[in-house]
Amino acid sequence: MLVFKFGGASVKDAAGVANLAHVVQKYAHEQLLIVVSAMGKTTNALEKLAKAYFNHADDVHELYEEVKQYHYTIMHQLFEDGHPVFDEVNNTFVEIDWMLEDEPVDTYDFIYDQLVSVGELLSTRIVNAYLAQTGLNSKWLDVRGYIHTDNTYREGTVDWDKTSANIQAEIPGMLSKNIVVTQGFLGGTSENFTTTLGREGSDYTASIFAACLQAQSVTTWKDVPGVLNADPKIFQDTVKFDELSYTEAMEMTYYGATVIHPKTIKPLQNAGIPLLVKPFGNPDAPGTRICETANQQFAKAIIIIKQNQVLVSVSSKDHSFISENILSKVYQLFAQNQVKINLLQTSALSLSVCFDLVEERFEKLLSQLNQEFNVKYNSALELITLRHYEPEVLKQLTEGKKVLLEQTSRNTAQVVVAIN
Ligand SMILES: Nc1ncnc2c1ncn2[C@@H]1O[C@H](COP(=O)(O)OP(=O)(O)O)[C@@H](O)[C@H]1O
Ligand SMILES: N[C@@H](CC(=O)OP(=O)(O)O)C(=O)O
Repeated sequence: MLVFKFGGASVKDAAGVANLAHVVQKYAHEQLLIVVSAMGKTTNALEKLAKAYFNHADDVHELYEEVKQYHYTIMHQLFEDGHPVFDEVNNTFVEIDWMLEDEPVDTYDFIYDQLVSVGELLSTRIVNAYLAQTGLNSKWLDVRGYIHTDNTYREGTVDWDKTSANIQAEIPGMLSKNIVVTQGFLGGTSENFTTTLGREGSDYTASIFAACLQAQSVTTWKDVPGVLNADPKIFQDTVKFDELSYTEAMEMTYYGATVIHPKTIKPLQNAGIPLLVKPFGNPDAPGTRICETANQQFAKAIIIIKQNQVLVSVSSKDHSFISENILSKVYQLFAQNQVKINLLQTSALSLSVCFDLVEERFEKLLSQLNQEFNVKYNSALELITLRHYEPEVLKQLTEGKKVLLEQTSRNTAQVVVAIN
């Protein structure tokens, strides 16, 4: 059996959904499980809605209407009036209607997951109905009953034992009769609340299903020809990798290459399942094959740019050296606030930590750090990572920029720069 993942870019409009069906038709003779993300930028729109609702903002209704209209416009282009999918989608919206009528009493992360998850519930209803309309035998599956997580809202940790038991008990039977269409990015707790697996987590969902079902491969359909040496939205003259090892792909995603979610590769490597990254606009093209023994060449350096970075410098209030105790305390505060460290450097008297800015978490972290340490910080920074690089490339990339921190090893260089 095969696992396919279609991301937001592939289903951003009615033509995208029709193209998805065209790709799936080519593989209709296979057992197929299809993981779908929210359409286009719906997750961003729902994030805004969650924030507005939580903060009692005036534009809650307006933001919600935009999400509704976007989906109804696509549906009117794909289905005749009166198609049953309209009822399914209306019912999905009713759940939000109820929630928005009440005062926000729960934590922001909990509210976020209950609202933002609707993007994938909607997209899969639409994709499933469209596949059926084109004559494919497809079945909608609520992933929350299969991918089981703890209740760390916005970053659910998967309970692999329960998840694999759930998936193995029921999914093979379904796949022998139907194409299964399900939501990426979502999970469910034992109390039946919805969790999300972290932004861009649908690739990870595909990998969870593949690992539990011992799939032949996972294909993630993207708006790029495959994995390139750099993001083509930022750099020209990029080159595509035909093959890439699991290890190199994991390194790339760890450092922030957004083409694949960082958690995706490990379960596939453990199960020996290849990951294919292919262009949804040209389904017969080979794309990139990520596997154990890859014939990989680094004709050009791999470049990864992470924007919206913060660099915090921590020193002790009594001017003592940076000790193991201080390190451990700082790590603890980062972990408690779910802030992932991208780069860390120590000197005798201070500790510099670079991480992604997530406003709600940063403010809390900063106030806790301030209670115990002297803290300075710079924001709106960029973290540039190079792999398999020549010093000349690093020089070109940092030219005219203020370098705040630099760390190099034989294979990897990382610099934090201020954007002018
Ligand atoms: N090294 C890279 N190779 C290819 N694409 C990259 C790379 N780094 C970043 N990207 C970006 O990843 C995007 C595709 O991934 P993503 O947005 O997650 O797709 P989707 O959400 O549709 O699954 C591309 O449009 C590209 O801008
Ligand atoms: N919709 C979620 C999950 C996801 O993976 O999306 P995409 O596949 O479009 O990156 C997000 O935007 O975070």
